[in-house]
Amino acid sequence: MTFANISLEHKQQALDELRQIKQQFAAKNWFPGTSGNLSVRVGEFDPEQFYFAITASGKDKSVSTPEDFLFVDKSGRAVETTSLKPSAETQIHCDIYRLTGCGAVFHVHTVFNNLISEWFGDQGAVPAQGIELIKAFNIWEENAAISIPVLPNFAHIPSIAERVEDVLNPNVPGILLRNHGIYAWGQNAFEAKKHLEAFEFIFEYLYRNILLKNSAPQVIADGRR
Ligand SMILES: CSC[C@@H](O)[C@@H](O)C(=O)COP(=O)(O)O
Ligand SMILES: [Zn+2]
Repeated sequence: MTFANISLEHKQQALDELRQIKQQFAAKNWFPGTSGNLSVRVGEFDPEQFYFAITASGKDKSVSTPEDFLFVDKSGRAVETTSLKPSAETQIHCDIYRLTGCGAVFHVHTVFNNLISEWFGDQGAVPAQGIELIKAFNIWEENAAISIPVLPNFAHIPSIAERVEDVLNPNVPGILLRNHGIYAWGQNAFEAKKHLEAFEFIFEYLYRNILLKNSAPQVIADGRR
């Protein structure tokens, strides 16, 4: 399969999905300071060759312009003539597609994902158990426990990308970068969005739970319950 073999309709559909999801995430303030990047694969997955549309680097992702996305190949190289630069973190998208065969990869920086990645960073993973939203990862057992990997945040992106394979958990479609943000993925844009929203719910839950547990004895001791 070459890029030219993929139908224009299919390519347009990927761009429409990315545009819509970008607007929805921007409304949640999930792209502060131009952070974050999104991609959706086009055409069949073949580990030897695949293509995806990705956000251009450094753009204000809260606005919509005709120059927000470009198509790249499995190595992250633009496949059409363009002045746009793919996301600085394209290599991480490439490796997640290559290793999982997924259909969409979304990356956002939020205060909750940053704080939780830092809190559990030394452990190398965030433990979560018994939270209903774990079912969004297609894990249905009662009181299920999951472990969300945390990678160190190197300035050199290839150093992050090369570690993805080591920490990838086949049951958990996400990886945190410490004090940076999260990568979440799914079979398609709908599923990647569902997974990302579930991760963010879990991070906020854990953050508030840690605060609650740490403040409760003090409140009780003060007799102000
Ligand atoms: C401006 S802070 C965020 C960036 O350093 C980076 O982490 C990020 O998520 C966005 O980079 P981009 O190249 O626009 O895709
Ligand atoms: Zn980032």
